[in-house]
Amino acid sequence: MKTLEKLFAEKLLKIKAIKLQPANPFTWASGWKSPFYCDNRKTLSYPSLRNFVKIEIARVILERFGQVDAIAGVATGAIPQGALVADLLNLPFVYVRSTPKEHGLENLIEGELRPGMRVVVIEDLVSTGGSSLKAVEAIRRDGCDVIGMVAAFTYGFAVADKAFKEAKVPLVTLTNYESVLEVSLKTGYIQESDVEILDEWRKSPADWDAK
Ligand SMILES: O=P(O)(O)OC[C@H]1O[C@H](OP(=O)(O)OP(=O)(O)O)[C@H](O)[C@@H]1O
Ligand SMILES: O=C(O)c1cc(=O)[nH]c(=O)[nH]1
Repeated sequence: MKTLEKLFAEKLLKIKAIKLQPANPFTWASGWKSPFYCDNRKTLSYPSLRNFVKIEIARVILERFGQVDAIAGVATGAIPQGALVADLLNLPFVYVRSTPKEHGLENLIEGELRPGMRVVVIEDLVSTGGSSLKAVEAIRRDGCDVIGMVAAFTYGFAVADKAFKEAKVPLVTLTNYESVLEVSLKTGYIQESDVEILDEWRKSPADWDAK
């Protein structure tokens, strides 16, 4: 039987959510340059895939986190998926902006949390983990207990693993870079020559730039 990681990797490849562009690198939220990009947002445009992601995230939450009082989505990527999951589980939903809104109520967290709530954070993708853990800090500042995070995809970088460990946030993901790479190669989505470039990038992702 296929693992969830491989199955979801296949689905991401099928909708071309994975992009490889070594000659024209992507700039990430962290400022890092990368030949690789995963656009999870595209899953929202495919109802059966959107449903798959929703059900799998909800299943992880039920299996791993016991009592949960609220779901939080990290803006903007995880707002829609987080709201779908919260709806399925019939739980309150909030989302956390990257910076406070500059007008109106100037909120960082939109929606309502009450101190003591046990919150699971939903993220679409983890690279350095910076965006995700900033959201965790904001929720903790509101007096809530962040009991874990579920993300659709992680690169599995050491810097992120360390940051999640230090922040004491258990992270569960539906798939990851290794699985996507393996399935990409097996299905001919990428070639061996691409893997050489990607391996070079993975050695030092914070400093990599197209040669
Ligand atoms: O782990 P990190 O290094 O913080 O990077 C991952 C973050 O980057 C992306 O968000 P982005 O800010 O690009 O935009 P979006 O969510 O608004 O699409 C993604 O959705 C994560 O939140
Ligand atoms: O780090 C990021 O900004 C990032 C990487 C990636 O592959 N996909 C994405 O949406 N954001």
